[in-house]
Amino acid sequence: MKTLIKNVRALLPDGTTPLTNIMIDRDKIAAIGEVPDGFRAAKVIDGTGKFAVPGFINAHTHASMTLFRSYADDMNLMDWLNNMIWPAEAKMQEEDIYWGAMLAAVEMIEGGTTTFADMYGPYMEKVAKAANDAGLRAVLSRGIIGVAPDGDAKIEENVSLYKDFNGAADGRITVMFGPHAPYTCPPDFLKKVASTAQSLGAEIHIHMAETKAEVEQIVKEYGKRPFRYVEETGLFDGKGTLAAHCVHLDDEDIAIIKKHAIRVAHNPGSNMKLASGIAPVPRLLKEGVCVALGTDGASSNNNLDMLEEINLAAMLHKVSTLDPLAVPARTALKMGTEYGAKAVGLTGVGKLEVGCKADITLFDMAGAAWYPRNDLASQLVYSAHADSASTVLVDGRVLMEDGELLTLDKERIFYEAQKCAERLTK
Ligand SMILES: N[C@@H](CCSC[C@H]1O[C@@H](n2cnc3c(=O)[nH]cnc32)[C@H](O)[C@@H]1O)C(=O)O
Ligand SMILES: [Zn+2]
Repeated sequence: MKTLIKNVRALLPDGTTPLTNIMIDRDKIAAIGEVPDGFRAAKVIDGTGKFAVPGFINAHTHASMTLFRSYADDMNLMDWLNNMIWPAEAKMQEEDIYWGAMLAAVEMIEGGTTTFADMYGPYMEKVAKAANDAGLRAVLSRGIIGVAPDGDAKIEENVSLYKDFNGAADGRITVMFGPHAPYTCPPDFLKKVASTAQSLGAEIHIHMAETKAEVEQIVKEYGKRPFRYVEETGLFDGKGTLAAHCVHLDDEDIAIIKKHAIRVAHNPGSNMKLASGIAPVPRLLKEGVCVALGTDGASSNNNLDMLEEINLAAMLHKVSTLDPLAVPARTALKMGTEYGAKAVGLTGVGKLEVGCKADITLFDMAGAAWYPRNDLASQLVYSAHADSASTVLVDGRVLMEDGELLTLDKERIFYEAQKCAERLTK
């Protein structure tokens, strides 16, 4: 099917925002510019007054944790995990994982997100079902707590997830392996995850160097910092690694990140809310590291609003370095789109460019925040909000048009998610 988005301002990879037309053929962007004579669109979207950007890519989340939104706020990470979250998660059934992920899908599409990288479990097949039902693109991993008694079984769950879902939903779903973190995965366990993932050619999604306490615990236990500890298990020797957080880094850690071309998912909202710290993003970008953006779970943010995360990335590093030129608007947008695609292991995604997937978000420029029309990329980052998102396409399919969700029954999802949350958190 051919779709034409006509007369739209579009954020192109070179940072320009011309008034143009976007021609879509099935799942890909076929042309940008003048409408070719022979192009007959089955669907025409009027882009007048709209700003088209690549769909946002949430490079690190735990989608079904929407059920725990504001269930446990204002706590430190280990207290939060040990005393509130893990006990509640232990009760989760298939319907919880599914409806939590569906609630995440509503929030992500309404905020202009088209891809999410998820680390969770059990029942990751239900997150795959939710992504498929919603029409989203998803990079899934089974979060594996190695110190738990059933750690080996969770590796097998990740193997099944990979074999059953890598490439599923017309290629919209891919699968990584998700060893949770250095402090929950002992050396031999990480070696087992490494060899299993490498035998399948699968990539890794792991929390790394999130808090000072983590670094201190690993140094105390193994006599080395988290990145060196994990490197020595061989986990970084496979196809590639997506490392979430990377807050507390020294020069040696950054050298390891560069040596293994590890991609970083920066979660400013979560890092601020859990008081984890401020990742050295300007330094990492300067050193050529791929730095993307993630919301983390909706229980440590507490929303899945990628435009907010892009704004936080652009603001936090200016004040933390006292440099008003740190992480400019267009860089923050690339972190939430183009760099996000690379971070989660996807090619041909994350840019408004011919041949790329037609994963596109249109922002409605009707509100005051969009006037006067000055620099639209800057206005998106520094003044607009997610509720300006009006139309979202993934793989060329319209998932939301003029604010109306076309693949999801919002009211049913709210009802079911509320029911699940009440049972889990009573
Ligand atoms: N509890 C389940 C799922 C583990 S996967 C991912 C885990 O990461 C946890 N998590 C969420 N956000 C963070 C974070 O910022 N740092 C560390 N862990 C987190 C989340 O609560 C979940 O327990 C099981 O054991 O099978
Ligand atoms: Zn996380």
